Amino acid sequence: MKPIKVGILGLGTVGGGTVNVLKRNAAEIERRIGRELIITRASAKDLTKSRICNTDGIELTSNPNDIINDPDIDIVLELIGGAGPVKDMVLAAINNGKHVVTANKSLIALHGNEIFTAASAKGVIVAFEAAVAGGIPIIKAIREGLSGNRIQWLAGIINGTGNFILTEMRDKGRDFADVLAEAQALGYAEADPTFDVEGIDAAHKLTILAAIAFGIPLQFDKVYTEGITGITRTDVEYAEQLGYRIKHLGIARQMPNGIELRVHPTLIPERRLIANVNGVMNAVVVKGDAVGPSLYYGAGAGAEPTASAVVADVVDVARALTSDPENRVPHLAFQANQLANIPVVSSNSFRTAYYLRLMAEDKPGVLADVTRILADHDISIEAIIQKEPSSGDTAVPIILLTQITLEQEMNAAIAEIEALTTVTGKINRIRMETLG
Ligand SMILES: NC(=O)C1=CN([C@@H]2O[C@H](COP(=O)(O)OP(=O)(O)OC[C@H]3O[C@@H](n4cnc5c(N)ncnc54)[C@H](O)[C@@H]3O)[C@@H](O)[C@H]2O)C=CC1
Ligand SMILES: N[C@@H](CC=O)C(=O)O
Ligand code: NA
Repeated sequence: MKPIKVGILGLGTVGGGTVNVLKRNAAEIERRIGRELIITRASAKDLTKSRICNTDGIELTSNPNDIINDPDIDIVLELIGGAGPVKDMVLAAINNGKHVVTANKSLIALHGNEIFTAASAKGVIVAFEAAVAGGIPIIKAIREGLSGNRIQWLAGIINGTGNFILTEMRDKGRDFADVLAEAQALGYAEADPTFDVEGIDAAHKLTILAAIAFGIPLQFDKVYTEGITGITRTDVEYAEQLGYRIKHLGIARQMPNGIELRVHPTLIPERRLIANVNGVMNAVVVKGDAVGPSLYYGAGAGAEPTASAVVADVVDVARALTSDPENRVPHLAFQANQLANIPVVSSNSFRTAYYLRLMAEDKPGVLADVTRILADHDISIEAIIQKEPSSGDTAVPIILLTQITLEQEMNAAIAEIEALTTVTGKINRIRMETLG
């Protein structure tokens, strides 16, 4: 049988890692597929750059069209990134009848509905396992392994860079900027690292997870998104003293009035497994009605862990090359004509417990004002801690943990508390989840 021919667009961290894994494990992969699989061509922006992979035997080009239009190539790997020019490259490859494997979550989250429609019309596969939680086979787990369930909710640490930053801040007291620079050097961060630290990358991934979990279209613009830039070492320490860890989570949950899609820092009880997922590791908890909670853990970023997912997709596509397109696993887990128009609820109707940290004058009556405002909004307090003032400071930090409350009420209460003349600055508010 003729070998399967692969062309790669982009030879950076993931592209380089993929070349290394495909070459190193070529014999094992052939045993799995039943045919030889070779990388014939790869395109790179700068052909002179030094790389993490050996490109011997691969024809290099700086023009992606040389790959997209090569009639001999069966599978195109899009490992450039971004949702700009690559969208046209992917659509052109599909139009030329090529199967596509991509690690690009922004492309799938923003343009996946259009890309999958085009792919189905052409009878080709677009595979994207590497786009969510790096090396963890979470797409396959939800789409195939849990297909007997109604998924109730999922929650995950789905950005490796952010988790690396929070872990290093907690464990070593390191500065945010310093750890981010290291994450960039290690190849974990996005080309624009604000995508990592502002939660955009996690929102892209949550968009994809929610679509395959609930059978809804991809709708990135509906995700409530907060990053980790507002988290201070003080919050990390106070959370720790109270028995919690701060993790940046993506949460998708079926509620009676619709689906919640939210990405934000979260206090999680330290006894939960997911609270102990550190560094670049990711983890996703998926709660199905039949299976109950299940946990998926592994490296969320980095050259070879991500390549592991890219290569698994290549193997899947290679095995399906001769299959009937009508009977393949649907791109978004549910048949394309069965996607449901379930509303995504507004953040005002989220219901969570809260950690609040505020700075208030150290005099009688201040705490009473704060607790009265909370009570006026039906917010019950679980715990209050008043810290010692730093030397020379007239304001003291007050930490409050609340019971589960409606976000709309919390927003109103925070605005009233911040307006008190005895309270200085902004309240730092972090949502809490038990994930039980
Ligand atoms: N780095 C990681 O750990 C992970 C990355 N991803 C995704 O994988 C994709 C690639 O990311 P990285 O490898 O980290 O980025 P990278 O920046 O290391 O690699 C991208 C490469 O594409 C090249 N490139 C840019 N325009 C090109 C063009 N027109 N033709 C050919 N090559 C071009 C760049 O020069 C660069 O070498 C992105 O979508 C990213 O979100 C997904 C999971 C993990
Ligand atoms: N920048 C991303 C890379 C993997 O998706 C991350 O840090 O998780
Ligand atoms: Na994955």
